[in-house]
Amino acid sequence: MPPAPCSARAAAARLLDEVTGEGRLMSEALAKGTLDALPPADRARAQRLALAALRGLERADRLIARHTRKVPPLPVRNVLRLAVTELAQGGDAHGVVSEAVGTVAASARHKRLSGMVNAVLRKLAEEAPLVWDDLRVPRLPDWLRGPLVDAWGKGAVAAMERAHLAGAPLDLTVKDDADGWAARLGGEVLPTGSVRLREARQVTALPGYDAGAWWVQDAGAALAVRVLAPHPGEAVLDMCAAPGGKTLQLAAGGAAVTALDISERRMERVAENLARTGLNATCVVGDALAHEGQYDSVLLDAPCSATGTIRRHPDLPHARDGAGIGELIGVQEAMLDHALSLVKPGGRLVFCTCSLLPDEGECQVDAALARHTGLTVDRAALDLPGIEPGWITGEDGLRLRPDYWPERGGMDGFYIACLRRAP
Ligand SMILES: C[S@@+](CC[C@H](N)C(=O)[O-])C[C@H]1O[C@@H](n2cnc3c(N)ncnc32)[C@H](O)[C@@H]1O
Repeated sequence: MPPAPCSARAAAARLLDEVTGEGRLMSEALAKGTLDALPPADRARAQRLALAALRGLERADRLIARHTRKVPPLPVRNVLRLAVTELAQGGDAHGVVSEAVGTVAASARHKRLSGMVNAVLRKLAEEAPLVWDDLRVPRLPDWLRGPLVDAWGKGAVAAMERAHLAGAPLDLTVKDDADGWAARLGGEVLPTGSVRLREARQVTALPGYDAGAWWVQDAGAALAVRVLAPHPGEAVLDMCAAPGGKTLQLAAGGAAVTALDISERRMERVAENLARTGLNATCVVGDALAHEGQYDSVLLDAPCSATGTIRRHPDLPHARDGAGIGELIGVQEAMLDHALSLVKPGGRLVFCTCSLLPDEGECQVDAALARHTGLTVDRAALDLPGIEPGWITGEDGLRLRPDYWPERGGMDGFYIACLRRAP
């Protein structure tokens, strides 16, 4: 598609092209400047439209296939996918259809298909809102569905797919007074202590944001630091720290935190978050594998497939194909071994990943226990409010999944284990 006209809808189509055609995550497309020409409100709308289309992609494709003889070229298909999703979700039919037709007509390469787009969308303007909710819940692509079915079974994966379609509420970690902030913000306190807001809100406009009273952090992600349970004054290394949600929790718990990350750009976010919340940490840009020192405890939130975050990042299954996960598993193993060398005797290492794949969680801990004599898993670290017995795994780690807490709005998929070095 050509760059003009640069409306939110045309920009959303470009985002979809990058995700589905070029294998780029939405965060990567945004960092590259795909939406930079738009005013902030249109930028936010383009992202909302693209995320909704990615969540329901399989449904949109089913409806489009009912009215087309051949699969349209990807840029045209993406315009159709966005338009069908909007129509299904109550968008103004005239505006949606005419802008989709205009976007295709403006493309020298595809303008001959604008009549087809018009005809298809006119039919779907009536049909899509009536049938959308009855269409099958979109399935994960095979590269991810296969391993997840092997690990958790078909029923659990279907429940995860329902959670992915539903999206995620907004979870906050508060410095203190969770009940007070939940009441002020119209949210609820979850059994694990996070504050959950069910309705989507503009985060920066909420009370307490400017004062740094809380930060956005999924309830599942917030459990890693609760498991580490830092003591005031204890020296903690946050080994892969950016953008810093867990650094803030550690600092708020009174730990003397060293926040380390290899990405200078992402470490700027840690510094901004510390400044907003008035919390302190020593920030270091560097490679975790080359870092030296001795700490009372280390938090290793290792780079991973991020397959636990699909509720919030529905682009991930469409942008990725599973290539690279083997390499990530090797990096996690090397980081885990190096992290152990930075823990004082008797100290603890909390290993976690936002992955649904046991190879990036349970198996890593099993393998570390086999490699390191005297290393144990601290099961007692999981005796925390809100943790359900069924979440605890055979090796005494904590497995969190998006289909848990369905009545509350789910949680990110995560794996967390507290390892203890021999004294
Ligand atoms: C899962 S994210 C961390 C999220 C963070 N702990 C939080 O709660 O906000 C993984 C991080 O690992 C960092 N990373 C990847 N390879 C690294 C390395 N060799 N050394 C240090 N950090 C690395 C990435 O830049 C990324 O910020």
